[in-house]
Amino acid sequence: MKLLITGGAGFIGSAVIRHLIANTDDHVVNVDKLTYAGNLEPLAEVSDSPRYAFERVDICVRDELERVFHQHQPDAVMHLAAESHVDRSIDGPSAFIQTNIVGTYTLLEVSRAYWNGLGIERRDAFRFHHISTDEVYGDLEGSEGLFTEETPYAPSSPYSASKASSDHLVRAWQRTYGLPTLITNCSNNYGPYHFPEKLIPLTILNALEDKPLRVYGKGEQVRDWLHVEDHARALYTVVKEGQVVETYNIGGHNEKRNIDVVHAICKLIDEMRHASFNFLPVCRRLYLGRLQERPSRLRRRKPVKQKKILFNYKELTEQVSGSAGEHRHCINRINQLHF
Ligand SMILES: Cc1cn([C@H]2C[C@H](O)[C@@H](COP(=O)(O)OP(=O)(O)O[C@H]3O[C@H](CO)[C@@H](O)[C@H](O)[C@H]3O)O2)c(=O)[nH]c1=O
Repeated sequence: MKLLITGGAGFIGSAVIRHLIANTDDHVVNVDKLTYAGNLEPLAEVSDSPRYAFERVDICVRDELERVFHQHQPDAVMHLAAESHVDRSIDGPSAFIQTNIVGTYTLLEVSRAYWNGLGIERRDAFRFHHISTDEVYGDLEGSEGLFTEETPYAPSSPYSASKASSDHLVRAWQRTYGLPTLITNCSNNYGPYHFPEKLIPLTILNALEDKPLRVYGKGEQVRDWLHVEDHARALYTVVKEGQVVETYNIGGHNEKRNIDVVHAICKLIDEMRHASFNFLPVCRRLYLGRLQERPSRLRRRKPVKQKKILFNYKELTEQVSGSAGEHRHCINRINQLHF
């Protein structure tokens, strides 16, 4: 099988490609524009593989996309290219509208034309897998309740509104043109090569560089944390075995308040430093309540894979995610990258 993966130089896309090359016989075409968040370093281990190809292409540029489809003849598309950072979308929504909405539209149109031109067998087997976010569901009140695949959309930031729009476009291309699509909505990813604008890597770097730690409000917002390698495996299962038209939520069943995540990181770094140096405890630099909440703040998000038992998720989760040990793993990897 040949998979065309958009956003393959991003945090989640690169984990998917590493997983595919290491654990399957599939071929991969990585289509990535290389924005500020794109990084080919996580792909160094696969770049020499005869099953891997890279195309530096913007998904908004139709001609270039058509050329890539024509040249590589993919059997499926996994669409991960997106502007993803909520704070950036508040400061400047334009790139989010362009990449997440116009880019998805362009990719859908090129995919549709390509799919229409395939022979019957390849046409039936073709998949367009759109990778999206639980941010489209908005907020959960209180500590009970879960998002399900049936939860109504209620996006609150320019970022989540742009992702919700892209989900709607994908569903419309399925309903209107019959394009065989699947959608997944995931919770907060963490793990190796996470870009240091998100809470976990930013906190790790600030702590290691003795900078103040930035926590919005009192840090009581809750997120569900999903290890990126669990997510990569789940995505592969969906593109291979998922039912066309379906939506699958992918979560880590690993809810934590931001402040608890930050404290866990501080504790680990203090322990690591204690072994070799005599630094002041990192926690002393945690100035709570100095930063305001985001205007589009979400108090609690927790997706659940409700009705579709597709893969043995618990087993994967136990293997690689969810524990403080993983934060240590994350720190080690970031250490390797930056120090
Ligand atoms: C960057 C930053 C974040 N925060 C808070 C805001 C949030 O409550 C929480 C996590 O923020 P972020 O790491 O930016 O992630 P969040 O806004 O939840 O969104 C992430 O998770 C989403 C999936 O749920 C993805 O769709 C987004 O692309 C991804 O960025 O930490 C801070 O307190 N301080 C910070 O400096």
